[in-house]
Amino acid sequence: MPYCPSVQSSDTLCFLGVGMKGDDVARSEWETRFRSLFSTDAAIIAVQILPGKTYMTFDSIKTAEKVRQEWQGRVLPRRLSRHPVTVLFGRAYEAKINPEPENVIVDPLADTLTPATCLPKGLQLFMFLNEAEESSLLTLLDSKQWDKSGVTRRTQHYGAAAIDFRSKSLDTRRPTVPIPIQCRDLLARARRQQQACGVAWPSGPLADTDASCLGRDQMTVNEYQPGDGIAAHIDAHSLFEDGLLIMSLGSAYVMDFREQRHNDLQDGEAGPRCSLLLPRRSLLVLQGEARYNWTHGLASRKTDKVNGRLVSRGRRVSLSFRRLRNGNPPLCECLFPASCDKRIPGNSPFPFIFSTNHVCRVEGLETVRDRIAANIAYGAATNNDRRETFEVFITSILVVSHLLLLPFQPTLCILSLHLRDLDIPMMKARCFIH
Ligand SMILES: O=C(O)CCC(=O)C(=O)O
Ligand SMILES: [Fe+2]
Repeated sequence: MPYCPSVQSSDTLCFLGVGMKGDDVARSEWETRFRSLFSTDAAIIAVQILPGKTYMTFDSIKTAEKVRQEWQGRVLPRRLSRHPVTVLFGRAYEAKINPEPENVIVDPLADTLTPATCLPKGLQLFMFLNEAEESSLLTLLDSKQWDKSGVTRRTQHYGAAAIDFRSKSLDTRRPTVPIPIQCRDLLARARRQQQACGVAWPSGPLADTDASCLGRDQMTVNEYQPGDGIAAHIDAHSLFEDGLLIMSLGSAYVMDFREQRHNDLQDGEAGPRCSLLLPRRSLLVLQGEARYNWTHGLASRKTDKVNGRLVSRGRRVSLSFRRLRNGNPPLCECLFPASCDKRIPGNSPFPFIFSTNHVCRVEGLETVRDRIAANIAYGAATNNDRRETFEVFITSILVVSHLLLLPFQPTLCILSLHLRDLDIPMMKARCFIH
């Protein structure tokens, strides 16, 4: 299964930071006080009070959702907690990450240049087009208008939007042109072919025929003359979903990959490199780790060294396919926050917490209070305590995800962020309101 988070609520909500925390009241009294918080029509089926957390089960998901909406961002009354406790809602859901993750499948005809085991997980390369298809695609593309405005190489843009390679953002001024049907059909064939072999196919570009998804598909054509290249980059997480497909026409070029290692939450350290020859008529599929956490690029040169031989480059035309992210603002769900432009400090509040198997997403960052909490959790804390607060935040969410996801997965939970537990003075918290 490709990465495909599914979200579904349950009727159980968990309040973290409010439980029998040394309060000197009887359990029954505490339960009465806690129940009295909720409107009378919220039918509470069960209350389970544990040290530091309370689980509330309601008669239906609808009621749980109502309580969730009512309590989003509010501070619990003092009779329940002596310390200020902000209720933050999180949705814990299972991120169905390809379990292996996807094997590297490199066509036996291709030169990997590096042992296949060094290639990023989530990379597939296979020979795809026949000569007639390659030449008819080249004829088709050469009959269209090439654009020379953005970068040294010539480009064409189709589908949902054009990319401005200089600013690495969408070029919304450019009129959109539909993706040629031939290209669509070919990719649909690739997908059928791979799926028939049991190979994971990204959930992104051209993965389904749903009109609302197809409307977000995007194709870029790049032309490289010998000497041209493209700088190492990761296609912006904020713009595109998982799944980047690159079809190569005309000439083989070596593509270089580099893993982004993050041994600190802020500082990326360059990781291992590897290279792969992309033969003409091949299709490269990057998903998961390969798409989100490895850069890809083509060195600007006229020859490539392939197994000790110097091979001259010719004219190469590549077709890259992506799908624009949905949502306003679009939020990325990858497991590589340090490579993710939706999460780099200062760029946006930190909206996701991740663990190995689950992704928990804190919802409703629109309100000031939510933003404070999210910022405290990550972006706005000072460098020294950022890691610490982040870890505290993660720990609280992991507790929830582990406790709740096992019996009722996926589920909805409420996270209350205990400012005092995080050891961040309220004064400091207030600084982040703006
Ligand atoms: O031309 C290629 O093979 C790479 C293109 C690419 O990286 C992109 O369009 O994002
Ligand atoms: Fe790219």
